[in-house]
Amino acid sequence: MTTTAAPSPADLWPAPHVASPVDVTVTLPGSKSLTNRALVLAAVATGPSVVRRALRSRDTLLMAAALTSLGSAVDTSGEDWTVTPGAFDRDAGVDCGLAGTVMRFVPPIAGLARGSVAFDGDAHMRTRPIGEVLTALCSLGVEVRDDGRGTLPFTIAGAGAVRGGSVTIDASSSSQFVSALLLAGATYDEGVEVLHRGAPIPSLPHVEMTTTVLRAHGVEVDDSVPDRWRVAPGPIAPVDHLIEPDLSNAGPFVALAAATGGSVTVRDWPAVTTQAGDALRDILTAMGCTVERVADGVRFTGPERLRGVDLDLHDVGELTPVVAALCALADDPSVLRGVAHIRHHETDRLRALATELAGLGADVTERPDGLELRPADLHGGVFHTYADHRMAHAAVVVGAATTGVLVEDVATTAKTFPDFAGAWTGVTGGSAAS
Ligand SMILES: O=C(O)C1=C[C@@H](OP(=O)(O)O)[C@@H](O)[C@H](O)C1
Ligand SMILES: C=C(OP(=O)(O)O)C(=O)O
Repeated sequence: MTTTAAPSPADLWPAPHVASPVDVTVTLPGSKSLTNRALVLAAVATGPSVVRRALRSRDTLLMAAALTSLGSAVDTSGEDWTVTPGAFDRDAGVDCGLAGTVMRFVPPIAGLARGSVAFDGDAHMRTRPIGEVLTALCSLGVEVRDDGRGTLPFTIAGAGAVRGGSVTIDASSSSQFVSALLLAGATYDEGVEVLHRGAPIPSLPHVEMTTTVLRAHGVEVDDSVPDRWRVAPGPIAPVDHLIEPDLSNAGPFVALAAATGGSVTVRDWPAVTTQAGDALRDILTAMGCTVERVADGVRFTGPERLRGVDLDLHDVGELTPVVAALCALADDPSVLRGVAHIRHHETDRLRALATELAGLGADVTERPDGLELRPADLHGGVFHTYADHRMAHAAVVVGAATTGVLVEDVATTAKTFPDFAGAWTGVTGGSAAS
């Protein structure tokens, strides 16, 4: 986690305080995770693909730029993006920003390039782990030039083809290590077999998302044995993708219903999905909300009394910031566990949440793998976001229930949500904190 210099007043956004229950319907932008998987596979497919309702945000534009730099043509001018595969026949540079999906998913396909592909990113990105993927790529026949620390910057010296084969990795710090190798696997001469050895893999729904998107492209995947995946070599068919709304980014909106005792309907919530955010239906139900499918989506209605919860969020760690914010508002104690890995996300989220929620008066204890929260009277103050979009989401949820919350650098939400502050002002009725 980077230290916090005093933010300038211009960087402090007054989170709207919501005095009465909301009753709104929201349309959310597309899923980051689905958009970036669709883009990667489209770039190595046998013909042009369309990614409809693609998310236009920092992470997805960085992915589009990375694939363009390798040699594909990605047209991001409209709501529906088209990807035309091209020869990866040049040297390239990839800016990963703070996008885990770019830093982990692009190197395995960069091995196919006839040229050197240099990777770097934001200052904090140089601390997020990638070593397991780089070591795996070496053993699959890819030349990697790095300083051995297992972080950015590094260079993939592509040889035009990758042998592939079987590799054992420890993916206990990020599911993206597995997804990265599987996404590229069909393009390798021998395909790929990935075995995981180590503590349980977090965020497993995201690996299921990867296998689902691969199968949609006609790729043969064997995931019949836990902790072992096989991707057969073969052509990747072009696909016309329709991207689902981002259900993890539904978090702050459905939390608004819980925090105000109001109703929020999320339009087009898919009936079947691999998105981790789908777990919000169960989590908010456990906190006392009523969650029901309605004609245009799923409606969340907040309770009179918000219940505390004891939850293992190992599979859905990215929901922790918003859930922690709600727990800080709940009427009983809560324990959130199983999420040590989110210390490797956009910031050390457990440290950051404990620090910033405590700064607003929350009674919170940081545990090695989670947080404990007990009821307390919250008050206003500055909530630092550490360049983490989901810290800003936590901040606005507390700010809806508490006057005077100032969100530092709310623009950091652009990582996965265009104009989040505008959307939040819209659903909260636009009353600024006093
Ligand atoms: O593959 C993906 O799209 C993601 C996987 C998860 O990463 P971790 O396994 O590192 O938690 C998740 O938290 C992240 O937001 C997106
Ligand atoms: C962990 C996250 O992102 P990334 O894809 O950068 O890992 C996230 O969005 O919560």
